[in-house]
Amino acid sequence: MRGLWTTDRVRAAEERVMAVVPAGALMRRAAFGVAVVAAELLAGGRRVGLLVGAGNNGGDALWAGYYLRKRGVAVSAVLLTPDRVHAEGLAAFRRVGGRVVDRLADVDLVIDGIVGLSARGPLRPDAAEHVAHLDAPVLSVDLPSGIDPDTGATSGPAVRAHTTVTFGCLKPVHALADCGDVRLVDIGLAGELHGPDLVELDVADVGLAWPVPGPEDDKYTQGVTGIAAGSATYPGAAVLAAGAALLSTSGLVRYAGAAAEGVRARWPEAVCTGSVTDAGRVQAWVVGPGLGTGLGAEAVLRTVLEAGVPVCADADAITMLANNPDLWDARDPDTPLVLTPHDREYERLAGPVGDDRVTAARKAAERFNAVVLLKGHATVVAGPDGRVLVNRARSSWAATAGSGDVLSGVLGSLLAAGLDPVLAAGCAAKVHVLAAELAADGAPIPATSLLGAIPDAIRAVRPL
Ligand SMILES: NC(=O)C1=CN([C@@H]2O[C@H](COP(=O)(O)OP(=O)(O)OC[C@H]3O[C@@H](n4cnc5c(N)ncnc54)[C@H](OP(=O)(O)O)[C@@H]3O)[C@@H](O)[C@H]2O)[C@@H](O)CC1
Ligand SMILES: Nc1ncnc2c1ncn2[C@@H]1O[C@H](COP(=O)(O)OP(=O)(O)O)[C@@H](O)[C@H]1O
Ligand SMILES: [K+]
Repeated sequence: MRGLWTTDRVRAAEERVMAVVPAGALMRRAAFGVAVVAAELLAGGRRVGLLVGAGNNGGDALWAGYYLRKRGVAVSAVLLTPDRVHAEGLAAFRRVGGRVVDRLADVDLVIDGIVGLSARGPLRPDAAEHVAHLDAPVLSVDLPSGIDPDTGATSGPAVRAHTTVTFGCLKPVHALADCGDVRLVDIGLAGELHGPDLVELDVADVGLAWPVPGPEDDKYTQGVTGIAAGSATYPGAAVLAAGAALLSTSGLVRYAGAAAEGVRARWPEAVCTGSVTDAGRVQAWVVGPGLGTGLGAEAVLRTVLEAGVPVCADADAITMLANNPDLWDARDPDTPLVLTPHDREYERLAGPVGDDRVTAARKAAERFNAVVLLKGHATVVAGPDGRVLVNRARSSWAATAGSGDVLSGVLGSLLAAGLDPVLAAGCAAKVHVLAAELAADGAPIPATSLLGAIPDAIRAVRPL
């Protein structure tokens, strides 16, 4: 589990530490860390270029240049705002023979000290011009310049980092955007940082949480998953969601709906009926994928919400909740509800997602008193209690039709097994991403292949 802290929290912690350490000490610790990683990345190379912005991020780069010069590396620096440059850093850099140049040329590594925690918006045109002409790998100081530190959003030119060296703690950008290989340098903030704003689950967290049968278990004790999905028009959604539930946990899966025949044909082990009212007892429902939004579908959603068990509401269920707010009344507010919108479904529920996906997920979680899993390349899970988990995919192969139906089935089975709903959503997102990666292995895949890779993904996260 990795914690991530927003820039406000980082600055507050830095201020408290700076009050008790000598001036400049934090920056020199940070810069020394950058220089160590730069020396490692240089391998046989001998020439480093610095892109230096107006603030302390540029100061870090200049001090890193100073330490590299002392190791005999040739270092040149472009000062993007010569009238506003970290004066001590520049003096130290010059003292050891660092050169100030108009443009970087023939360097083996670039250190990006354009902007850090104070970044707003994309790279400014002059900085973008320098970045566009780089052909050496880039080591970013704190974060790749041009990406928003708190949202990970990029709305124009930005640095593409090979590696990012950050200080004290990880910030949201490191989980939400591509920062290359992220290295964390300890600058002594730990004692001043309390609970993180966001959390990224790691493979071990997911493996430990994943439900597996014990000696006392039978098919019922592990939680029965109910799938209320699919229709005559979209039977495939039911097959995918039911299959995902079957492959995610042992135990029993019930399917209820118009696609019973197709589900039974593909998954003989599923217990299938035509209607949710005669489905039998379940410990969680998945409702919505391929269900439609007509009156019959509304009745299904209402029955499921009234059942008093955790519900994962996806796809058409979200559209119905957005279109017909009366449906919310069917729900017992003390029973967990997980909503799994993509951006357009989110918009129907709560307006445009915007650049700040974490805030968007948080706001909807609070407003609907539900866990919200906002899908995308970076998936954000927000709980009504303020917890937020983030999970960025390392590939985009999951962006394929039916892939969300698979996610809902995985998530429903974890709810049925009794996992805390925020953890269930985080674990489902992680295994889904992993399954997509394993199945694709470098080539496009249909959602059926993603589904088929769920067992391998679970094996990959489970403890040995
Ligand atoms: N505090 C500490 O103890 C420690 C801090 N540390 C380091 O300090 C960094 C934070 O430094 P910081 O706050 O001085 O600002 P920083 O990020 O360098 O920005 C400078 C200026 O850039 C500009 N600018 C804004 N957006 C831009 C864009 N898109 N493209 C281009 N330019 C843009 C904007 O200037 P403006 O022109 O708007 O006035 C802004 O004021 C932090 O990331 C870490 O590296 C470490 O040393 C550890 C100890
Ligand atoms: N660019 C992307 N990179 C990685 N994963 C993505 C990307 N776009 C979408 N996904 C994932 O693919 C799934 C798509 O779900 P959804 O849009 O509901 O598809 P469908 O309705 O066709 O089943 C989600 O799990 C989402 O997180
Ligand atoms: K930077």
